[in-house]
Amino acid sequence: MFAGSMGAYAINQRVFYVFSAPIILPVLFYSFILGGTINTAMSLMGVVFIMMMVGVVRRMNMTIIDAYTLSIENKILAEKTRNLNEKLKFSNANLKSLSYKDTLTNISNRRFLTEMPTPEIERFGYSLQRSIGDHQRNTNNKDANLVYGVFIIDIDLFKQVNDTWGHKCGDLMIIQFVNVIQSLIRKEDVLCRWGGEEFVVILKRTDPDYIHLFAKKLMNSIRATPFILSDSVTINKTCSVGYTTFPFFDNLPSALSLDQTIELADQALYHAKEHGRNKAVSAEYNIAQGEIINLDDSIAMMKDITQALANKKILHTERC
Ligand SMILES: Nc1nc2c(ncn2[C@@H]2O[C@H](COP(=O)(O)OP(=O)(O)OP(=O)(O)O)[C@@H](O)[C@H]2O)c(=O)[nH]1
Repeated sequence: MFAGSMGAYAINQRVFYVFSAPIILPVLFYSFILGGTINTAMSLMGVVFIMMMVGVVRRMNMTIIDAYTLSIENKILAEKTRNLNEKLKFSNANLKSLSYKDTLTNISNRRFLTEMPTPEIERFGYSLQRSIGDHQRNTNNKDANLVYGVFIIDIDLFKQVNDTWGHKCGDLMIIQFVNVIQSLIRKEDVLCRWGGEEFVVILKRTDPDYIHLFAKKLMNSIRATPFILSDSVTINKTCSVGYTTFPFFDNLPSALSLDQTIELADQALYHAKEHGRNKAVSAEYNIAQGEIINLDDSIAMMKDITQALANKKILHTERC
């Protein structure tokens, strides 16, 4: 019984003593009172036995408490590690989103555009490609008649703003310029700062006719906006725009990447700048050439856009 209570109550020494003492001590005491050599020896051995058991119970108690404390500490540590991991994940996500932001305008930066939307655009191109393969274009696929509008917009003669009114005024102009563009696009569209005073807009899943209308709206809005640089300085500015569509080839939706279509829009922008600025110029595939483009041709063509332009495979058309 003594041994049983020792095992069962080692976890709590006081309970062990309360259970064991009222039974063991009277027996030893009674045996001692009875007298005689054997009884006295048994009583003394009982006392020694009790002392040994107390020592063992103490040790067991300490071991149990140590193990218990350790398991609690482990649980706390695991909880802390979990919390830290959550915080780390959150900070990493924050850091990542910051690395995709332009600090002056708070819109996305070039890095965002080159890294983020590609899978989405590729899915779109693939979906169109499949619908062509399935002969479903214009029928079942809801994307079939839509395109992505790809625009590069550059403020005309922006250097003059900096040179005349200072860099801070230039910054203010850039912020207001971004606000104008932002007021013309939807939430799901992409606006990113491509370079100093150059911006890229991607209009997602848009009617092809709207692309030209958007270029017009954009040009007119910029022309009509008074840019407030200080209490005493308000200026008007124009911009130049180069744009095209993704997919570029109607019959080969995934032939060109987003980067390649941006490159085409950039060529159109260059054309606009070269021909007097304050223009929106589109880069379009020259259907009049009438040739069916195969994938190899289009890749070769994109390797040398200048050549493609010279061969009149790509047309630059001034729209507004
Ligand atoms: N204030 C300000 N200026 C910037 C920033 N980034 C670039 N710039 C300036 O923008 C100017 C761009 O000048 P250019 O590339 O010569 O172009 P531009 O004067 O706009 O002339 P065009 O593009 O040919 O019409 C440079 O002077 C840059 O220093 C910026 O964040 N803030």
